[in-house]
This record gives sequence, C-alpha cells and structure tokens, in this order.
Amino acid sequence: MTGSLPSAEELYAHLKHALSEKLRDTDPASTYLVGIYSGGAWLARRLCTDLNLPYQPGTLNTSLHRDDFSRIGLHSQVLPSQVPFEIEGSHIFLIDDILFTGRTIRAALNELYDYGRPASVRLGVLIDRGGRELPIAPDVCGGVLPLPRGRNYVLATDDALRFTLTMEEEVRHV
Ligand SMILES: O=P(O)(O)OC[C@H]1O[C@H](OP(=O)(O)OP(=O)(O)O)[C@H](O)[C@@H]1O
Repeated sequence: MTGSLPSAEELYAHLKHALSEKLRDTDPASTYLVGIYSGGAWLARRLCTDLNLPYQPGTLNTSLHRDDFSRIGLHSQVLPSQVPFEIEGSHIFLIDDILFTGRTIRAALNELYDYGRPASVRLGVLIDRGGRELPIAPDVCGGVLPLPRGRNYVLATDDALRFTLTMEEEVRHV
C-alpha cells in the first residue's frame, strides 16, 4: 500500500450502501447481521443503526475456534458469543472489519453452525487487505487495500461508533 489511506468513514459509507443493496435481495424477516468480535461487532452495531434494522446484531467470538489460536494467543478479555435470534433457516450476513487470511471467517462459520444451519451465509467487510490462505471472499466490501504481510491496519472506534484508519508503525530492525 503506497500513498495516503482513504478515510475509514468513506470505506464505511461504501460498505453501508453495498450492504443495503444486497439486503433488498433477501427476506427482511429472516435476515440478520452477525458481527465478529471485536472490530466486526462494533461495525455490525453501527450498520444496524444506520440501516434502521429492527434488531440487535449477533456477536461471534471466534477465539476458541481459530485453528491457530495458540499462535495468536487469547485476548485478555474474551467475551462470549451472543446470538439473540434463530439461526436455523435464516439468512446471515457475517460482518468483520478486516479480511486477511480468512481464518477468522472460517472459525466464525464453525461457531455459527453450533447455533443451527442457516439458509445462507454472506460476508461483508470494511477492508479486504488481501493475503488469503483459504478460499474465502467478501460479498460486499468497503474497499480493497492490499497490504504486505507484517504490516497492519489499525481501526479505532469512538463513542459514536465512528471509525478512523491508520497504519501500524513499521518495526525496523537495526
Ligand atoms: O482473516 P484473518 O487473518 O483471520 O484476520 C482478520 C481478523 O484479524 C483482526 O481481528 P483480531 O484477531 O486482530 O481481533 P480484533 O477484531 O479484536 O482486532 C480483524 O478484525 C479480523 O477479525
């Protein structure tokens, strides 16, 4: 990634528009957003509010379903998943902030199926940074911003759920 980053709010506006178009294709009575903890959970909350969706989004915590969880370690505060609606037969939109290798989404699918078998599962992400290690692609996306392995985006959220995007400082070895 070279040059300046787009603003997170621009990316969000694009994702929101693309998602609202997709939501027209499914039955609103059986379609739900499910955010992946933690960044995707905030994003799903804001999308539900801005799109006037009449429910609280579900939240999945994939930490224990990751196939590489011993490498990434557990976050100090691990919140349980919360799915306050029927998954069986529903149309689910998984929401996450950043899509990288795809391992989090694979883990989220495992976790989701513990609750029941959805009629369909689609994926919405704010940023696709490339680097996939699994055959997973977003159905809707705020922006494709390729980033080399070893670099990271930092997405911050304020109290009003507005997002800011920066790049993690590059660690230089001397
Ligand atoms: O495609 P992957 O390689 O799995 O990477 C993408 C995941 O990594 C980040 O989550 P992180 O584990 O840093 O947790 P966070 O959402 O709490 O920041 C990001 O929010 C995605 O969930």
